[in-house]
Amino acid sequence: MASQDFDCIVIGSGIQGSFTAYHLAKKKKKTLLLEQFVLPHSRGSSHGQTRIIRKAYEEDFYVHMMEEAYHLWSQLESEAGVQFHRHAGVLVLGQEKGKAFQAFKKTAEQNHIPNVVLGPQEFSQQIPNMKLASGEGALLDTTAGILYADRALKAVQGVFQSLGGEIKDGEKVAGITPGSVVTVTTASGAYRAKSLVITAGAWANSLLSLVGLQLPLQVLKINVCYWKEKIPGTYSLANRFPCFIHLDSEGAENDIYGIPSNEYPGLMKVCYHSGSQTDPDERDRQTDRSDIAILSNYIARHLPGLETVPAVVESCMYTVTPDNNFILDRHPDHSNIVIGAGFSGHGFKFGPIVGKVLSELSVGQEPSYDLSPFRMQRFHHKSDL
Ligand SMILES: Cc1cc2nc3c(=O)[nH]c(=O)nc-3n(C[C@H](O)[C@H](O)[C@H](O)COP(=O)(O)OP(=O)(O)OC[C@H]3O[C@@H](n4cnc5c(N)ncnc54)[C@H](O)[C@@H]3O)c2cc1C
Ligand SMILES: O=C(O)[C@@H]1CCCC=N1
Repeated sequence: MASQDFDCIVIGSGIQGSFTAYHLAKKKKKTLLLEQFVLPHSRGSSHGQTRIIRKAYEEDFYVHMMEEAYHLWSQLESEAGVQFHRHAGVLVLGQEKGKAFQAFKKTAEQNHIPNVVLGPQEFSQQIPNMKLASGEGALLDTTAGILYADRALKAVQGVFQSLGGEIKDGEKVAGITPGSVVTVTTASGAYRAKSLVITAGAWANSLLSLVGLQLPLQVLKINVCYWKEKIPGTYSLANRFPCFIHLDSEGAENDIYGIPSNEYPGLMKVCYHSGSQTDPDERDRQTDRSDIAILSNYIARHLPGLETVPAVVESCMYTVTPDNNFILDRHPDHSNIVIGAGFSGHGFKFGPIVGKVLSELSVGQEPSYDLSPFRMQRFHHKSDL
């Protein structure tokens, strides 16, 4: 077996690992990005047509990260010479007096996020094909839009390679030996590096078991549903229909979100922000479709211009932490092993920032953001770990 030396090895070429590798290559570090599947693939969490990008969040720390994320996404578009970002706006909908809606509104105001609050009358005038329930309000984050996920992932990997980075796909990592030089083994070889970043998505705990760590992560299969417009164009991006996130008063896991029809003409993406537990290697054995019944019901009440049976159902996975915040940290016993995990169904938009801070941790630089919300230590107090 050949043994090859790198400054850094990144395991997992989803959006987080690919952006980490990109930032490391920008720091002139000799970087290897390892991926178990042949690229491109649709077995993880970063594939598919679209993701929402937005500044509207309940927490200030995410808003601060998104300020820079927009610049870095646009920089990548220039570097790759590819457009993968479209402006659309996102409507945050929910019980006007509810905790979650109020938190979004307060954070938007405090952080001067360009937004418009729509009362019931304004809403029905401006968004005629969507119905709100009584007592519900709407906040339009006018900064928001759509990222074309597959295109964006290909772009960041391409720029990484053009900076001298190496991708080895179809190589599943089977062994990790920690130390001042870390050795990573696959069926094809052994690779050595001064530092290691693990960004393995739904497989995080399988990889972490190789270095004596387990995190409180739940892997969920998500049914990605597209619904046919009764009159083509009613909910289209071309007709300026925005994205939406409909907050549920019971908690974020019951939220429903939508993306205007665009990538598949005449079909609008409307999904449930949760799913059923799965083993990532057995994803397609998970056949629970109870979320689709909830979505059909939702569509009948709120989006009357859509048919109530999905036209297309694709699959994806969330890897969820108990508080829905990410894990961005070092291994407690091996400071040259860095972990990015638990992106909880909302991590794509943060890819450029996650990659930036993981690359900083892996080269021993002070991270650009306060990482206290993302430390794994937070779970010790709640004896979740
Ligand atoms: C349906 C859906 C909708 C979403 N919508 C949004 C949205 O609108 N906005 C948003 O910001 N986010 C959204 N997200 C979340 C976002 O897509 C994820 O947070 C993000 O893609 C996670 O990226 P990742 O790199 O952590 O994981 P992944 O993309 O899964 O990458 C991990 C990689 O590691 C590889 N790997 C694992 N084990 C090994 C091994 N042993 N050896 C080598 N390689 C290995 C895997 O094959 C995989 O390629 C959505 C997610 C889903 C599923
Ligand atoms: O992260 C996002 O913006 C989307 C929308 C809400 C549910 C999950 N992802």
